[in-house]
Amino acid sequence: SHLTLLLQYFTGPAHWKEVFPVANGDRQSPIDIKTEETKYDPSLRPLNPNYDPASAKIILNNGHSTSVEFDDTVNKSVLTGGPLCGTYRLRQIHFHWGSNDEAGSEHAVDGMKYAAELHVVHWNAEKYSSFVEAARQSDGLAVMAVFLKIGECNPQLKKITDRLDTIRIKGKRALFTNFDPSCLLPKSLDYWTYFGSLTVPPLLESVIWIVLREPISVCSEQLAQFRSLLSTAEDEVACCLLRNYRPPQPLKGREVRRN
Ligand SMILES: NS(=O)(=O)c1ccc2oc(NC(=O)c3ccccc3)nc2c1
Ligand SMILES: [Zn+2]
Repeated sequence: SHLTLLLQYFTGPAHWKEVFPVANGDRQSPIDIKTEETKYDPSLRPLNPNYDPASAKIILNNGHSTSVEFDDTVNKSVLTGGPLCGTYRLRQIHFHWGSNDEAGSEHAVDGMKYAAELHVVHWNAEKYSSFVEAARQSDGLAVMAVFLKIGECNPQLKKITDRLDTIRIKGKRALFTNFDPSCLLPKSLDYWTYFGSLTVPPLLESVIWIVLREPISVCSEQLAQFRSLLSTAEDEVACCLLRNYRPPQPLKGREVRRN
């Protein structure tokens, strides 16, 4: 309907500031990482992801991405080390992609965008009692970002892309367990880190970003499966989820450190 199309038009990133003023804040994400300006920090420790495959629960289409949700009621799947103080509990993973293979990642490296980007979302369970509470704190969330580079089809990613036909419509969910997201991480866990925000409304400035420097591979056919997801629900005019990345935001004097 016209209203739906109108709403879809106004839901794009350019209009978010009208509803969420923090969109113009001092620590917004994503950013374009200028590698020459990053600063080596010897105090940064190795990343230590420790995930239990039994924590994986469901795979879902929330209308603006596909996510795998984990049981975050206990410290079964956690991330420690890196720039983090304490234990951050795994909540969900999800992806960002574009309408073609030339763009799709949210972060950029020296102006270059990858075809897609994986986000592994954790919250500070040592200091806060829930994701929602942590999402309002400056050190509440830690999101590990992994770039997806066009190349060989990724057999680990296949576990997810092969299930997308069962959750094509917005709101659909399916059981998805026995999955350890470490299988989607590259060999090297070297990273850049900076203080930023959620890249989707409410754009809360509560994320410690950990961007892995080495990409993993994805093939065009797998990306096409992401694009065939629908951003619309059963009773709406079908609309494909062709792209869901926010463009890079102003750095506003922030430092990007590397290990
Ligand atoms: N692209 S992003 O910055 O990683 C990003 C952006 C927006 C997000 O909203 C949520 N919400 C939950 O997971 C959630 C968990 C529990 C209850 C309600 C929401 N995760 C996000 C990650
Ligand atoms: Zn994301």
